[in-house]
Amino acid sequence: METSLRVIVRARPMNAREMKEGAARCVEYFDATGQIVINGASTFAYDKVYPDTVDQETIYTQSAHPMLDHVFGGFNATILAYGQTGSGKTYTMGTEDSDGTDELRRGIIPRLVDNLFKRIDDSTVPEAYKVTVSMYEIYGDHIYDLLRPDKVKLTVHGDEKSCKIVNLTSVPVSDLKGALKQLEIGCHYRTKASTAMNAMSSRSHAVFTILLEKAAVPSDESSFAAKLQLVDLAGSERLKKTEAAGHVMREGISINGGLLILSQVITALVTKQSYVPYRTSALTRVLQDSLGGNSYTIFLACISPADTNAQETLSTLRYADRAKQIKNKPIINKNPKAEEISALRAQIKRLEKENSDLKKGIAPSTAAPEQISNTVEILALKDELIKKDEDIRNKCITLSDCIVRLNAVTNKNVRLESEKSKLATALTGVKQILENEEMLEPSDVIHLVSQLVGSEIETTLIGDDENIDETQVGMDESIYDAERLPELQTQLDAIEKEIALKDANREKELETQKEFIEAMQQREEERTQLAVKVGELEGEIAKLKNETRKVNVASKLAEERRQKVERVGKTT
Ligand SMILES: Nc1ncnc2c1ncn2[C@@H]1O[C@H](COP(=O)(O)OP(=O)(O)OP(=O)(O)O)[C@@H](O)[C@H]1O
Repeated sequence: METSLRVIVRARPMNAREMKEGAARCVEYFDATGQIVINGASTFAYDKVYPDTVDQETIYTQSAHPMLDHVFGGFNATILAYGQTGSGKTYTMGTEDSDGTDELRRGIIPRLVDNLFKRIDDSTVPEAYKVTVSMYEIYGDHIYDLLRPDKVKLTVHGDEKSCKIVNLTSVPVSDLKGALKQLEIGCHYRTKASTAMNAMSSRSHAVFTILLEKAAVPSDESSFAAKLQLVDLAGSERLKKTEAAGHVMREGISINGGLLILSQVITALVTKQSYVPYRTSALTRVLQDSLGGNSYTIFLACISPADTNAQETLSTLRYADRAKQIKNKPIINKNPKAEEISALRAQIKRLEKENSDLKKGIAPSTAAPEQISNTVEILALKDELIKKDEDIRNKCITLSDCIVRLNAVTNKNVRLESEKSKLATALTGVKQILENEEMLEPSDVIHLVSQLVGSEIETTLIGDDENIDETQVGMDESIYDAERLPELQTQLDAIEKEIALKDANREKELETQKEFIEAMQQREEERTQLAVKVGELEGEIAKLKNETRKVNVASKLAEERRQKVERVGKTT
């Protein structure tokens, strides 16, 4: 499983001194499980264990090469070699004072650089990449620029979260040869001394940094600036064994002191202490990102297999065992300026598309999800409105029918009332006749009464019925009954109420629609303003780019001038 911090152990073959001492092998390797047993007693497990028979190529391919995937993915990466003096750190890393062309001896750095450039050349956008290298050493807790002949002392700026080495020389390189030239210069200036344990012992911690920058190009909008740090630590040493004296002895003390602080940082990280003493030494400050920070890291522990060094090897294995528990949190290092430009470009593209869509009178196809949902909402509201209109129309028809029926009933009622009073008058007349003409025959009475009322009432009733078109209003005879008037009135009231309610709802809907249209108009205005702003920003970015270009030209000229002076100095 891929983890952000891997610990690997490499044993070098026994050297002449150890063989001369008659040393025996004190370590056993279990390649399949990544285990190593020392003195037949203590067992440690790591991500990978390389016995002393494994060559440079294998170590590079299996462990270092995958780091390029991280770097090309925009992540920081670190390979950190740790171990006792003479255990093979410099040999493995390739920070030897050589041009890195010996195929068999070639260490991790020359191989990484070689493959980095191959990968750039094989990419679809080689022109988008820029590589710069720098190299410095930490000696006696001071940082020295190794790419300058005067080995100027540098300072570190930064806080708890990140740090930067001020004025560190960074050299742009375009190929393996150019990069190895810088590595050779740096290794040449690195502080070394001869001790009883190593004829060419490194007396400082060396850091070779490759910065890979990718710019956004039309065919590939991604951009990043990833740092690959290759650290060859000075070896821990027992002063008695190195037989160091005077100046070299003081160096040894300082190296051990620096490594002790590194050990304290590791302990603080794995025991999850709230305070990690990164700032206590220059070494831990520059390694802040690599240990517990934003980087994929390989902790490479180098050991001697000889029992004469068993104590130092056990100490290294313990150190590596603790480092195993550090958790890093790598994140992609996006180039903020390039990111901003590509985001603005995308925004302009979207706005242009939206504008052209709007000109065509269609909802923009690139509309934001919110706008899409609003458009769908409008269509649904329109549908509902049409249905409600239809509903209201039908109700109006029913209402007008009811009004017609009501009018007819009212008219009939009026007539009935008038007939009723006529009948009452007629009956009064009949009563008077009967009182006055007691002797009349019944047939005469009937005749008299029919003369007074009969035919008139009949005619009136027939006339009322003829005024109503029954087929048109669709009702039977009983509807004309005056007794149904209150019922019809109630019906009418209900219908009127319903219409009033529908009207109110419709008003509300229209109001909502109005608000929505206003919001859309406002948004459109905002969009126009944004487009203007984007235009302004584009202008500013162009200005900035222009300025950056000028600065680059100036610094290039300064660099050329410096190199010229240097060359003149050398020739004189
Ligand atoms: N795997 C190996 N195969 C062959 N030779 C090796 C191997 N590892 C180391 N050596 C040799 O052992 C010697 C010491 O190695 P190196 O200088 O790399 O040790 P170191 O850990 O960097 O020591 P120091 O901390 O003192 O600088 C060198 O001569 C180197 O060539």
